[in-house]
Amino acid sequence: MMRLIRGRFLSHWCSSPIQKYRVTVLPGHYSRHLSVYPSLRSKQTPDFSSGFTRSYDPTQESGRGPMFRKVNFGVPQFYPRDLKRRVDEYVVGQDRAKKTICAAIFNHYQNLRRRRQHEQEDKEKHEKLMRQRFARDRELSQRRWDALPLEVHQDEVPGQTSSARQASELASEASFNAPIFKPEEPAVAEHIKIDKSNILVIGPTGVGKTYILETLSKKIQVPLTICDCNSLTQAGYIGQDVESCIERLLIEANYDVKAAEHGVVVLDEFDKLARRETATGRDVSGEGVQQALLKLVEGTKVTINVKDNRSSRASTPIPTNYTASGAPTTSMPVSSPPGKVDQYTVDTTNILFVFCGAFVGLDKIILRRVSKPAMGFGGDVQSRQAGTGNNYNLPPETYAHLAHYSPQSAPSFTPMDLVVSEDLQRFGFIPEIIGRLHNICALSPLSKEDLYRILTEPRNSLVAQYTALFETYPSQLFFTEKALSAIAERALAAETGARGLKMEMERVLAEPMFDAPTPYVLITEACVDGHEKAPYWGKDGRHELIRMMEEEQFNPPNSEHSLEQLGQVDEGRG
Ligand SMILES: Nc1ncnc2c1ncn2[C@@H]1O[C@H](COP(=O)(O)OP(=O)(O)OP(=O)(O)O)[C@@H](O)[C@H]1O
Repeated sequence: MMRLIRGRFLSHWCSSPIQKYRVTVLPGHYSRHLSVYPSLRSKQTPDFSSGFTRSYDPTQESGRGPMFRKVNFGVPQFYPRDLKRRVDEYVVGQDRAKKTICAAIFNHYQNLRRRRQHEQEDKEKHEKLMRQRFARDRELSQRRWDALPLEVHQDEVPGQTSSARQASELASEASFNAPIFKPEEPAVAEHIKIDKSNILVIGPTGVGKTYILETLSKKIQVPLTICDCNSLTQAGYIGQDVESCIERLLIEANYDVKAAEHGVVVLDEFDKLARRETATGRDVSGEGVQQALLKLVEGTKVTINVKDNRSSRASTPIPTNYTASGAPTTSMPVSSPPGKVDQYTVDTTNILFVFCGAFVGLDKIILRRVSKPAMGFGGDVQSRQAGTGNNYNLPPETYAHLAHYSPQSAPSFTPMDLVVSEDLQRFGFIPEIIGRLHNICALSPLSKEDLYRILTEPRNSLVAQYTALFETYPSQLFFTEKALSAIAERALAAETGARGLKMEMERVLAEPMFDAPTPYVLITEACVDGHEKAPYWGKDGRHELIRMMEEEQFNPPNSEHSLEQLGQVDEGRG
C-alpha cells in the first residue's frame, strides 16, 4: 500500500518530464532518478531563448562536469542599447565602437533565436506527421480487424494457422480499399537563411578592444572565447592549429556542441597574421594561418578529440539527438570507455568571428591613400600632439560620409575610420580573408579626459581597486584631484592606452605599499611627479590629512573620497 502511494505521488509530481522524455520512474526508485537529475526537483529552469521558463530537459545534459555547467546559453533579452548601457558601466568612451559591436552581437543572436524557433517548428511538424501516420496505421488495423468474419474473431486462438491466413487475406483486401493517406503539410519547411556578419575591431593598444568584448560576454551568457593569434601556425608546423580556437570555444560551452556552434570566437592580435617576408619564402605563422582561417570562418566541420579519463562517464547514459527528418545528428560525442577519446564535431557556419588588432602602421597607409593631391586636403594633415598610437588629424569633413558621424563627434574620428579593403591588403592580408570581414569598426585613442574617467568612474576603476587593496592592510588611501590628473597625463604620454594608468599607479604606490600598514595615505600631485614622498599619518593624523587635501583643492564631484565621506568613514570607525 505504501509503495503504491509513493508511485502515484511521483507520477503526478514529475508528469511533464515523464511524458516528454519517457523517464520511467518506478515506485520505490524515484530517489535514485532524482539524484541523477537533481533539477527535476525544481521542475523548471529559465530559458533565455524564449523569454519564458521551460521544462528541465535531461537530454541537454551533455556537459562534462558539475563545476563547469552552463545550460542557459541562449539569446539575451536585451536590445543593443541595453547591451551598450551595460558596457558603459565598465568601458569609458568608444561610443561608436560600442554601438557597432553591440548591434552586431545582437543581430547574431537574433539569428540564433530565429533558427531555434524554426527548429522547434520543424520538430512540431515532424511530430504531427508522425502522429497522423500512427493514427492512419491504427485505423487500418482496426478496419482489417472489423472486416474479418465473426467466426475468425472467435477462432482467434494462438496456433490456429488457417484462420490467421484467412485474416491476412482479408486484411490485404481491406488495405487495398483504404483511402490513400496524405500528410497535410510537408515535414520540413524552407526557411530564409540569414548569414552571419563577422567584425573587425581596429584600434591602438590598450583602448578597450578586448575589454568591450569581455564585458559583453558576461552579459550575453553565450560561449565566448578570446584566442591569441600569435600562437597560431599553419597545420603541420610547431604551434597551434587554427582549430584550437574551436576547441577552446567547446570547453567554454562545457562541451555542449549546440551551444558552441552558436558561440563567439574573438581572435585577438589579428594584425600579427599580416604577411611577412621570410628567408624560406614560407610564412607559416602569417599568410599560412590566414589561408587556414578561410574555411573555418566560412563554415566547416571541425572534429575535436578529447581524452576522457573519468570513470563515471562510462556509466552515464549519453542522450541521442535526432533531426527533424529523423536522422541522428553527427554532433554528439561518440560513446567511449574511460581513458579513451571522445570525438566532437562542431559546425562553424554559425559561429561569429570577431577579429581584433592594433594594426600599427595602418594609419600611415590610409593617410597615403586619402591625402593624394586630388583629394584636396593633402597639406592639411597634421601631426597630433595628444593621442596614443595614432598621430594624425584629418579635416573633419573627411569623415562626414561615415556612419555615426556628427560635428560633435568629429574629434573622435581617426584615419583608422577610413579603412577600406585596399588598405588591409597593403598591410598584408589576403583578399579572401578581408572579404569575410563584413563589419569594420575603429576605436579612437584615449584622451586625457578619458584616462581620468577610467581612473575614477567605471565600476572596477583603478582608484576603487587600490582603495580596496589598502583597506585590507588596513589603510585608508586618498588621492587629490590634481594627482589623478597628473597620473592621466603621464599615462597619455606613455602611449600605451589605459594600461599606462596601471603602470603609473604601481609606480606611485610602490612605497606606501611597502610601508603598510599606515592608517592614512595621501597621494598628491608632487608625489606623482616624483618630487615628494607620499605623506602618511597615524590614527590621529586625520586633521592634517584634511588640511593637506584642502591645500590641493581636493574635492572631485561624486568622488567616493570627498571630505564629507572621510568624516563619515571616520565617525563610523570611531
Ligand atoms: N575605454 C576603457 N575604459 C575602461 N578601461 C579600459 C578602457 N580601455 C582599456 N581599459 C583598461 O585597459 C585594459 C586593457 O584593455 P584591452 O585589453 O581592451 O586593450 P586592447 O585594446 O585589446 O589592447 P591590445 O591591442 O594591446 O590587446 C583593460 O583590462 C581595462 O582595464
